[in-house]
Amino acid sequence: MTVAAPAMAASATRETGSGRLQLEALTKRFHGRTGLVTAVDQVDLDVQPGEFITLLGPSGCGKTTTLRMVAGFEDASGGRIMLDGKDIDNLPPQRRPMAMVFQSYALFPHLSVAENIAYGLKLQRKRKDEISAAMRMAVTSMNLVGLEDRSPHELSGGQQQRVALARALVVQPKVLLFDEPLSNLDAKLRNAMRAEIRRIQKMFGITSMYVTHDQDEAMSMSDRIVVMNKGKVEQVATPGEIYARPASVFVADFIGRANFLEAVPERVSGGMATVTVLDRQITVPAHPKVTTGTQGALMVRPENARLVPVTNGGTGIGVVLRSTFHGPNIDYEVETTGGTVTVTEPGVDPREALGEGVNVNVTFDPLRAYLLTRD
Ligand SMILES: Nc1ncnc2c1ncn2[C@@H]1O[C@H](COP(=O)(O)OP(=O)(O)OP(=O)(O)O)[C@@H](O)[C@H]1O
Repeated sequence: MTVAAPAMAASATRETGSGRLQLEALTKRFHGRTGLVTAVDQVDLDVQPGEFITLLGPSGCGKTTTLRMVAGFEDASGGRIMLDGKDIDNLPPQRRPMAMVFQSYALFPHLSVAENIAYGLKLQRKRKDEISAAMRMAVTSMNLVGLEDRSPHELSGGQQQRVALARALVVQPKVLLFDEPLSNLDAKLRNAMRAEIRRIQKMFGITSMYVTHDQDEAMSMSDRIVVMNKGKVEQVATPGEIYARPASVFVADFIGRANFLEAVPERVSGGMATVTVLDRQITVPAHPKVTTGTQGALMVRPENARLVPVTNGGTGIGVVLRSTFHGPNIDYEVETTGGTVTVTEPGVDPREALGEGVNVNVTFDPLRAYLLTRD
């Protein structure tokens, strides 16, 4: 990093602790062809200053509409949006201390890189020397030195997105909003940009709300993830918590891969439940909603399960249906008494993979499984 960038960072974060964004019962209804559609349904959220929060969920779950209401591009049908304790619902987008980075970059094609970056400051009628100093800092911190006079069409997709980010940062917003900013980039560049966005966001300490449908992106970038489904929040938690302790079968299924084994808890106590699955009685961590005798779904991540071949003509609880080689690991599909189970084994030489029809037992550490109620 250059000497210039920290100076900008310091001024951007001079109001220490500012940038708390709160949504209260935020709701949006659209008049669709088939009647009223509730796109966002009573969403509550408390984003802390400097936090990086990601809205994640399947297409149509209401992520973009939520972000657009925060930005002011869309009026809410109900609820409140507060920044540092003050209602901002009635402020037009340009009066909200926020900046948005779009998937399409949204750069002005007829302006140079430098002019694009300085645009927001000109609108704010800043002094020329101030504009030029802030622009230089943004150019340096986003590694755009030497590209200032180019037109957007003379830049790569990654460079265009860095200009868009510099343009957002230069106005020193309290909140940065990202609408699927990396979807147009190839996989390698996307990875590099994830790290870059996170580095810049942390350096400037700006509260950030990021929309994506890419779970890997959400897991690798976020302090917390908001999983949405049909306009509602299903869970708000850290990536690790969401993965290991999902709040519902929907979340478990949406984030990563999961087996769900039918399980009826025989005893529930102190957050643990005793169940019989795959012919074995085990005690597993359980979601608070789980109660004795109700239908449950035991989540077992494929990478937490192992196969043990049955020798000496025994039968075991399953039979290998097929194996798929993925380089670092092999996926086995196993037909068991409890349905088809996927098991991921790392570092297996494909020549030594278990073949179709091999009798196996499936084992897993009960403490890495999680019992959920059937949705
Ligand atoms: N202007 C609009 N008029 C009518 N319905 C809309 C409008 N904008 C969004 N919707 C509907 O609201 C719901 C949520 O849309 P939204 O774009 O917020 O979802 P999303 O989670 O961002 O999905 P995607 O990942 O596909 O962009 C969808 O059912 C969508 O069809």
